[in-house]
Amino acid sequence: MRRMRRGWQRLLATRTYPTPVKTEVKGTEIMHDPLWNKGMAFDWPERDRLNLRGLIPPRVKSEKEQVERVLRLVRSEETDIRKNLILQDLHDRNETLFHKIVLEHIGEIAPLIYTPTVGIVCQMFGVNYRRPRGMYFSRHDRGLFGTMLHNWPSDDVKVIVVTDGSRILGLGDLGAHGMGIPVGKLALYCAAGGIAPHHVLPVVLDVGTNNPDLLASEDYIGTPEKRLSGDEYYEFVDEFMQAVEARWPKCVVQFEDFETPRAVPLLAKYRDDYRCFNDDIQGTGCVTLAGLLSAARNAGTSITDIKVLCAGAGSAGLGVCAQIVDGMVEAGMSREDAMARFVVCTSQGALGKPDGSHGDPNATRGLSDDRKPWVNPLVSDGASMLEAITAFRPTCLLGLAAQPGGLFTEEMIKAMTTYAPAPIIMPMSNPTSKAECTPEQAYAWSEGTAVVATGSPFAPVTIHGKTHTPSQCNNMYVFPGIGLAAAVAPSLIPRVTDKMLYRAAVACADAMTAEERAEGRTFPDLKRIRDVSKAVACAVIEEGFRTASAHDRLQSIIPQDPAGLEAYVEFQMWKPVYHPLVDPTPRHFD
Ligand SMILES: NC(=O)C1=CN([C@@H]2O[C@H](COP(=O)(O)OP(=O)(O)OC[C@H]3O[C@@H](n4cnc5c(N)ncnc54)[C@H](OP(=O)(O)O)[C@@H]3O)[C@@H](O)[C@H]2O)C=CC1
Ligand SMILES: CC(=O)C(=O)O
Ligand SMILES: [Mg+2]
Repeated sequence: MRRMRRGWQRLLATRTYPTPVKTEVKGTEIMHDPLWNKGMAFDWPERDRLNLRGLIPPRVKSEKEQVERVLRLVRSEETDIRKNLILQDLHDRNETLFHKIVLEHIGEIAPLIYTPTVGIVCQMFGVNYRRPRGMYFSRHDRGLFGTMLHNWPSDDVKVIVVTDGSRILGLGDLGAHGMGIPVGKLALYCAAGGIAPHHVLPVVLDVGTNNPDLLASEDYIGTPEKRLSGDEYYEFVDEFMQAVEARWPKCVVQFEDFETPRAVPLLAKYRDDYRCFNDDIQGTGCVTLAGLLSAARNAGTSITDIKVLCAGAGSAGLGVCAQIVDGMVEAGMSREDAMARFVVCTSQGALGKPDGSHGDPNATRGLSDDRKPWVNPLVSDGASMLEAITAFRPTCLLGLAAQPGGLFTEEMIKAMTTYAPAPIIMPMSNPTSKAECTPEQAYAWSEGTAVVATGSPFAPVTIHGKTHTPSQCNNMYVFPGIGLAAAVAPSLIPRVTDKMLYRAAVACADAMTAEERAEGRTFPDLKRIRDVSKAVACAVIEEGFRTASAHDRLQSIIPQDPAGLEAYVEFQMWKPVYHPLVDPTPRHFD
């Protein structure tokens, strides 16, 4: 007996399996909980001790076999929406396997769970509705938001992505069907940002919809009433923000796909009082600045050499321009000189000097306050994009206009090639149908000289025997890292500041490898998105340290040296792997 016990102790001392994660749930309850479920990968000790024997088919599958099976199934479907439904079902059954597949096959899977497929997912949300995910708040719940948040099972939500469904990608008002967007963004948070699934919450503020098709549809899942407006709308959002802060004081709230007239005032209202950011304004600004920093670095020039024509003066367009200006100011330029390097176009043409060539010279457009600073006297007000290109000679075209049919024409891009050796062409509107041009067009019209980055993913293009790989300029490269920073270092990041966004952009650009630069890319390979998220998070936390009070700095357990900080963030990142749920050694050894 004595010898046996010593043997057992020796075994324990040398055991190579990780410490089991303790679970209170067993039997059908654990099988049906997507946070714990392993499907057929529960091993025999787990099947025995968690009362699963007989409830699962006898074959035990490895994680690898499970991944391969799901991929076979996804690949056997013809349409992207069907592929998405298979992945959604998996997400609802087994979070670990779902995120493992997203992470390991991100190039293939991201377009199916995020842009562009998420656009059609939202458009068909009512028809395909199966199972709830996330929370909905409607006008009929007013006064109850705080109580409702206690219906959510996790006591530790660290990231919320919230939409009111009013501007879903470039597809307009999709009301409560916009839920597909927070769900897709948060899937990337988990897989690419390393936030554990039980720390995230997708939310729709169902303030109604003004989309007549949805109001008339039997399949619409939201309140079939017109959108709230005025004070009623803002009081609704106030109640939500206050309720979140009371329930999860350390949570970061990401505003997503609010239409511009709401997005801008909401950000202005909350950014100094809550841990929040607007992804379309700030995340997109940050990622585009990263792209331009990379493009300038690849060309051996400076960001201050770039001249931008931006198609679109919505929340994305102006958010991006403002962030690039910040980048130019950081590089030593005056704000005034930096702003003079931009021409912004709307559906009524360029914001320029009213010289009469496009109407009455005395009739200035009734510009909103956020547009007035962007009027550029070097172009005439209302000038077409081609006219603006001829007059202003931009070296970079940004597309954030959400129009169908391709706004960037052959004439425009050819005109740029007459003076720009490597014009930067960024058709960033989503989904693919709204892209301002395709990479194929940009490369063909520029004789292969363009540097191209798109909002939605596109395949490589071969022109004159040379293959060009367009980068994806999408806020997915930065929002997971910004949220990760707030989640792991909330006391250092009480607010998301402009300087943090600038630091995040630089970190994203710095994350490029020499090989990626040599290929002419402006963004890292998507396969490395977790490294990029980690680098972005570290940069944001470093900035948090810089601005934190001496007390908060001293109180923080987070290492301040770069290597220590990186190791800390890496350690905090959730990994989509199955943990053993029971000790696999025999229980009765005496
Ligand atoms: N790649 C990425 O990471 C991201 C991409 N986006 C994409 O950006 C797009 C725009 O979003 P958002 O700013 O919120 O949308 P808005 O609808 O608020 O803004 C669109 C802007 O485009 C302008 N516009 C319309 N037609 C033209 C035209 N023919 N020429 C020039 N400008 C035109 C509009 O002008 P007017 O004011 O006169 O109506 C408006 O200023 C969406 O497709 C979205 O998917 C957004 C966030 C991130
Ligand atoms: C990518 C994104 O956030 C958008 O298109 O709205
Ligand atoms: Mg968005």
